[in-house]
Amino acid sequence: QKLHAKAEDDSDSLLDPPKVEEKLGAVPNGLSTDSDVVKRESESISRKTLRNTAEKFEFQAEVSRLMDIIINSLYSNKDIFLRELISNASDALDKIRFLSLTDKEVLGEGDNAKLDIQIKLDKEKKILSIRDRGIGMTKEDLIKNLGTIAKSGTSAFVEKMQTSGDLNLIGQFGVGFYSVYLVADYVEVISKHNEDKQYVWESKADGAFAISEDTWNEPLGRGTEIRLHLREEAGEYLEESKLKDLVKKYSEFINFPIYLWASKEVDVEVPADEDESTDEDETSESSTSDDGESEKSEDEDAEDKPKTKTIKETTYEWELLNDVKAIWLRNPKEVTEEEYTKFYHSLAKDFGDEKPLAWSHFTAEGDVEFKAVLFVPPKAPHDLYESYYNANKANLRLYVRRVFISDEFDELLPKYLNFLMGLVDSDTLPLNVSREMLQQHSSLKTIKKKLIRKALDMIRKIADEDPDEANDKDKKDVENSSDDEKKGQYAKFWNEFGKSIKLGIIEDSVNRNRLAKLLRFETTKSDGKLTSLDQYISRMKSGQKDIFYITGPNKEQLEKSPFLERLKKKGYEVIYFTDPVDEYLMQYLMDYGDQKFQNVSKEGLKMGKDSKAKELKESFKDLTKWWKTALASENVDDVKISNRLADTPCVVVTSKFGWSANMERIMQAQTLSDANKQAYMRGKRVLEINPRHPIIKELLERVVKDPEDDGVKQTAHLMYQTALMESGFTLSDPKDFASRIYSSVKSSLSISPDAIIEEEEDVDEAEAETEAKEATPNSEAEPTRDDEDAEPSVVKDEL
Ligand SMILES: Nc1ncnc2c1ncn2[C@@H]1O[C@H](COP(=O)(O)OP(=O)(O)OP(=O)(O)O)[C@@H](O)[C@H]1O
Repeated sequence: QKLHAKAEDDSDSLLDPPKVEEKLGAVPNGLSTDSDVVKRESESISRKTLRNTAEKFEFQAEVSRLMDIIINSLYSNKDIFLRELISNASDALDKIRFLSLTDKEVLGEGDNAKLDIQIKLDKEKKILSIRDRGIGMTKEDLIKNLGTIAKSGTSAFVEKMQTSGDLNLIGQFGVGFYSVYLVADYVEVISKHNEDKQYVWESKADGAFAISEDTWNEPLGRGTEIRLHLREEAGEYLEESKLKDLVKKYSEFINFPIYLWASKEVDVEVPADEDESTDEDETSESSTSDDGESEKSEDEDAEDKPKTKTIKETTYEWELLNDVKAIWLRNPKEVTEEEYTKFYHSLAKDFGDEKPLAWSHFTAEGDVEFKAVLFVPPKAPHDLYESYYNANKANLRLYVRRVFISDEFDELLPKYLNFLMGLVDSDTLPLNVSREMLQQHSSLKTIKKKLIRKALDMIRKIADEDPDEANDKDKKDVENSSDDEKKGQYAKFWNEFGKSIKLGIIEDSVNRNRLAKLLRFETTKSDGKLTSLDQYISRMKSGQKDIFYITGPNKEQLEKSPFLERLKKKGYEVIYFTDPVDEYLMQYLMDYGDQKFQNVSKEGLKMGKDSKAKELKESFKDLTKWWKTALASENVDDVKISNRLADTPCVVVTSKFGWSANMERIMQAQTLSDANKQAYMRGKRVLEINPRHPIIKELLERVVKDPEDDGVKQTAHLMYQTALMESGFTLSDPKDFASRIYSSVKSSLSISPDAIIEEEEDVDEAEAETEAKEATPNSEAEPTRDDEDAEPSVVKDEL
C-alpha cells in the first residue's frame, strides 16, 4: 500500500497542465495536428489521471488483486517483466506468421512484413518500450485480454502468492503481462490489429484501465508497443547494458530477432572552428593520423583545405541481441547441458534453478521426418490433474519447417504424457493448410507413436542411471560409475508424475507392459523404499505364482491388515497400493510377464499347498453352514475356512471381479456416484474364518451343542460386523453394531440383559435455575472434578 501511495505522490509532481489534456481529447487526428501537441501527448499526458476522453473500465476483481500484489511486492527480482513481454511479443509474432501461411496478405509490405521485436529506451522521459509486429490486438482483445477476463491461472496465482509464492512463476500461470507493474507505475499498450483501428490501453494499476482510439502516436502498421513509464527506483532498466544482459539471460531462445535501439560512439570529422584551430591543431592531427606522410601533406595543404577536427558523436542503430538459430536444429552432440537447461526454462516459463529431470533430443527419419526435443520437468505443474479428461492442454509445441503452428495440439501425445514439455518440428507435414486439416493428417499418428516410444525410453533411462534403483546384484557396477546427480532422481520423478504412468497403464493398452516396467510402489519388504515389478519378481519365493498386492487408504493401515498375517509369516512379499487410482489401475493390469496379480483381500488367494485344508473344511462344516444361515440378512455369499489368517479370528473377502472394500470406500466418497451402480458392482462377500483361533473353535463347539442359542447367534453376528470393519468396509448400520457391542458388554459385566436405564427426574426449568443459583457459592469453594485446577482425584484417574 505504501509503495502504491508513493507512486501516486510522485506522479503528482509530474502533472501537466490540465488544459493540455482537454485540448488533446478534442484533437480529431493527432497525426495531422500541431507537432507540439503531439509531442506532449506522446509524453503520456499525465501520470495522475488517465486520458480524459478515454473509455474507462474496471479490472476484473481477481486481476485487480493480482495487480495489487505485484505493485506492493517486495520481490527483488524485477527483471522478469522483460522476458514476459518478449515472450508475449514472440507469441504474437508466431500467430501472424501462422496466419500468413494460408494468407500472405496479412503480413503487409515493407517494414510491416518484418517479424521482429524492438526495444527502445528514452532515458529522459524514463520510458522503456517494447514493440513487435505481431498479430496485434483489436479494441475488444485489449479489453478482454488485459483486464476484464480473468484466466483460470489468475486466482491460482493469487492464491499461490498469498502462501509461498514466487513471482518468478508468473508466466506459468498465464498472467505474465501484469509483471510490468513491478517496474512501472503507468503503462500504455498501443496496438494495431489488421481488423481494427489503432488503440491505446493505459492503466496505473489502480483498479481501472482506459482505452482510446489512437490518433496521435505514430501508426504501428500492425503489432503492439508496450510503453513502460518506469518507477523512480527502476532506473536500471534504462541502461542498455542491463537490457542486453537480460535478453541474453532470459530470451535466448526466442525465434525472432530482438533488436535494441543502441547507442554507439563514433568518430566524426567536423569543420574546425576558426578560433579554435590553432589550439586544436595538435589534437586534431594526432587523432586523424598516425603516420608521418599524411601529417606532411596536411601541413602542406593547410592553407587551401578547410580545417577539420574529429569529435566523438553518439549515434543510434538497431543492434541484434539474440542468435535465432533454433536449438533443435543443432546437432545434439554440440548442445551443452546448460543450453538444454536454459532452453527448458524458456519453454516451460519456469525460471527456477532446477534442471529438468531428463531430456531427449532426436531426429526421426523415414516416411515421416521430424526433429523433437522432449523434457521431463523437475516438478509437476500446479494443475496437472485438474480436469485431466477435459483440459485441452498439451505442452508440446508443434512447428512445421521452423514455423510455429500450435501448442494446443493434443494429437501429438496421449493425455497421460501431458506433463512432458518440448517441441516437434516436422518437415513432412504440409505448411499451407488449416490447423483442422493438419489435425487429420496421417503423419501425426506416426509422429505420436514415435514420440511415445522416445518419451518412455527417456523415463526408463532416469531409472537406469539412478544408483538408488539398482538391484542388489548389479549395485556394485552402478555405484562405481555413479554420479551423485542421478541419485534419487527416479524417486523424484515417481513422486511428481507416478500418477501419470498409472493413468497410462489404464489408457494405453499398446504400451501397457512398457509402462508397467516404470511402476514403483512400496511393499511389505521394501523397507520404506520404492521398488519395481522386476525387483519384486526377482525376490519371489520358489513356488509363488502370483504377484500379491493389497489396496487401502494408507500404508500404516495396510501394515496392520489381517489379510497380510499369514503371508508375512510365510515370507511372501505384498505390494501396498494406497492411491485411489491404484484400484482402477489394477482393473487393467491383470498380469506382468508370466505372473498374475492377486489382491490378497479377495477370493482365490493361493499360497502353496495346504495339506490340511480338506480336513479342516470338513471339521468346521457345522459352523460354516450355521454361520452362513445366521447371516442371511447380511448378504453374505459364503462362510469359508481361511488360508490367510494367523492372529485374527475372521475377515471378510470380496469376489474376484467385484469391488474391493477399498474401492467401495472410494466410490462412496464420490459426490456424483450412482447408488444403483454401487449396489451392482459391490463384490460378493465371503466370511473367512481362522480355524486355529480359540474364539472360532469355541463357537464351533457351542453351535454343535445348541444351534439355536441366542447368545451364540449374537456373538457370531458381532464377529461378522467387526470383521467387516477390520477388512476395510464401512458398516451400513453402525447403530445396530453399537447395540450389539453394548449387549455384549452387559453380559461381560454380568448385567442382566433386561436391566433398565434409570429415568431422569422431570424438573421444572424455572426451579432448576433457582437451584443452580443457590448452588453457586458452594461450587466455588469446593473444586469439582471438572475444575482444571483441582488436584486429580482418584475418581478422575480411574475415569
Ligand atoms: N504483444 C502482444 N501482442 C498481442 N497480444 C498480446 C501481447 N501481449 C499480450 N497479449 C495478449 O494478452 C494476453 C495476456 O497476456 P499475459 O502475458 O498476461 O498472458 P499469456 O501471454 O496468455 O501468458 P504468459 O504470461 O504465460 O505469457 C495474451 O494471452 C495475449 O492474448
